[in-house]
Amino acid sequence: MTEPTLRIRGLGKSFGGVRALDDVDLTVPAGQVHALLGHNGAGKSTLIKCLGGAYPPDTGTMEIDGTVHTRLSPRESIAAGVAIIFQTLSVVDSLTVAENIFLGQEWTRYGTVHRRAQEEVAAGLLERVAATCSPRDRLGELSMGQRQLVEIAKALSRSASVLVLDEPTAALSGAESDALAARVEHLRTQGLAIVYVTHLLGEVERLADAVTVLRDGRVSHGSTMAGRTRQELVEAVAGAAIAAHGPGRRPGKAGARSGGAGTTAHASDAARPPRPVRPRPARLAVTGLRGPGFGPVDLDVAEGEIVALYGLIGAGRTRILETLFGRRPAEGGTVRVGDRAVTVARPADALAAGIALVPGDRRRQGVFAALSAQDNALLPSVRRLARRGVRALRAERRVFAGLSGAVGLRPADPRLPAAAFSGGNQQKLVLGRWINEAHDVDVLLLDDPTQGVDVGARHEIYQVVASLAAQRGTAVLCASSDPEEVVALAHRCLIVSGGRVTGELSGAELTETALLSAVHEAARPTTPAPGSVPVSGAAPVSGSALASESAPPPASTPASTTPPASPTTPNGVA
Ligand SMILES: Nc1ncnc2c1ncn2[C@@H]1O[C@H](COP(=O)(O)OP(=O)(O)OP(=O)(O)O)[C@@H](O)[C@H]1O
Repeated sequence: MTEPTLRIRGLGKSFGGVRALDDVDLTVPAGQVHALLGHNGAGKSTLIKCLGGAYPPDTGTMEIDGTVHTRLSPRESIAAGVAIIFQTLSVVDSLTVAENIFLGQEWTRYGTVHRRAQEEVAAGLLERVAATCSPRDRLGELSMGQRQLVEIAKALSRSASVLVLDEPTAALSGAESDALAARVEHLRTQGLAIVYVTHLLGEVERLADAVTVLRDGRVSHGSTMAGRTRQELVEAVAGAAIAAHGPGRRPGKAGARSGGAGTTAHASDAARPPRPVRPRPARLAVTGLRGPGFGPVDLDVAEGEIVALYGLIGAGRTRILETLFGRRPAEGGTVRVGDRAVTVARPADALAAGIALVPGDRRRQGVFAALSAQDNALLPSVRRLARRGVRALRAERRVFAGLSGAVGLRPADPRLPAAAFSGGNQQKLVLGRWINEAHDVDVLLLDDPTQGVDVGARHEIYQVVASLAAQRGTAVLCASSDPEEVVALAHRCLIVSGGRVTGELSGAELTETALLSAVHEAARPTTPAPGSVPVSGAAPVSGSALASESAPPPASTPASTTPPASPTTPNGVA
């Protein structure tokens, strides 16, 4: 029998008192796609960082192509044949594709870089990964999917035999995810041993030959994929409690795929919010909202209603949310919260008007690495919780305990600095912070609320959002690129394409299949989406007026200088 390309044995790694990896074994033969799963903080990143030379393991060995290593430097890892494609790509935007591929291993002739030879070889490598870009394109001008393929081409140029992909579809559109899946299948046939880290079980079902699940640093499950059901995978990752009322129970789910983005195991119908009886008064009414690259957009969200904005990456979902929150300038439109017309020129105006946003890029936009988990989560409420100017630590601890339970933070240790949490748990810290704040807001805007979050915690988060809507009447507008999430969470879904709302699905029509065909149809300009109701001609929300052509003040304009908003004047939504 041939030796496996990668054999990890007894790998252990601790950070202070945290046992991130404990006696982990992982074997990947050539030509296998091996999915590495686990809840947030399970140890996946630590494992691949040991393999990539970022961390020295405390115990165990890593055998690559027959050579046994107890630790590796980053250089030794590359030389041994390991290529890791992290979510944050290591390519340089200002360089060309060929320059990126040969960065650090330039071909020289007479002391200068031999560009033409590099470009010729790069062209061959790009063809191998089916990238459509040219060796002379600048990286900064390429889509995320093409940049990722360049990084894989770079790995191939270094004769990698082990390819590690860390949540590779997290920032890709559906079509790009499909293309990547095809590339992974192709690279498998070329004999690479591929470790595929993901939270998306649909991707595992589609691509993986074998699966290893980590739980709290230990291997909890390892097997070939043959005959594995969705239910078994969910149980292995999240535990039987979630799985019992989770994804596998939903009829007709297992085979569903999201245009390549992969389906996520999701909360069940039990987690789905009870439908508010419509009509209810609109908590949020938006008319003619326009901004750079999107609009005009009309939408309304009733009290206690959860409305999803579903579309491919780049469709304009995030721009709409960020404009409503004052992060981006609007070019026109009116916004009403309840019966008030509001003027939003900056986030402080939005918060004052009762609108909060949980941003999508939470790790970059909201984590203070050196502060404790508790300070990170309670940042906006510390003053409110204080008594006579003195921090009420017991009250803070109590609020933190509730909040960390609600988002499934691991470890739920209030004193640990945020930097010591896994990526997904850092996301949960910020999500918890804003959900905690949302008790006081009328309108909650959520941008990709569970991206990077594990199966079990997704379920918890959906329930928290559902109960905010049901119990406090919060109007929730949630951008998502995950059809399972939309079906699990939303009462109603607006399809967003090319910066406009092109359709609407609700009730029995709101299924993953309908969502997928709606976005794909919407991408074709002339054909209406089947099963979706065109809303472009929808009646304007009562009480609001169409925007005038005059532009609002820029985002930096002080609120006092913005024109007063009224139902008949353009709104300074910035
Ligand atoms: N540099 C560090 N210092 C202290 N603790 C750390 C460090 N890196 C990771 N940990 C801890 O090790 C454990 C495993 O984290 P790791 O990042 O490997 O998880 P993960 O499975 O990749 O999670 P995610 O899905 O959220 O990315 C967690 O408890 C984390 O808090």
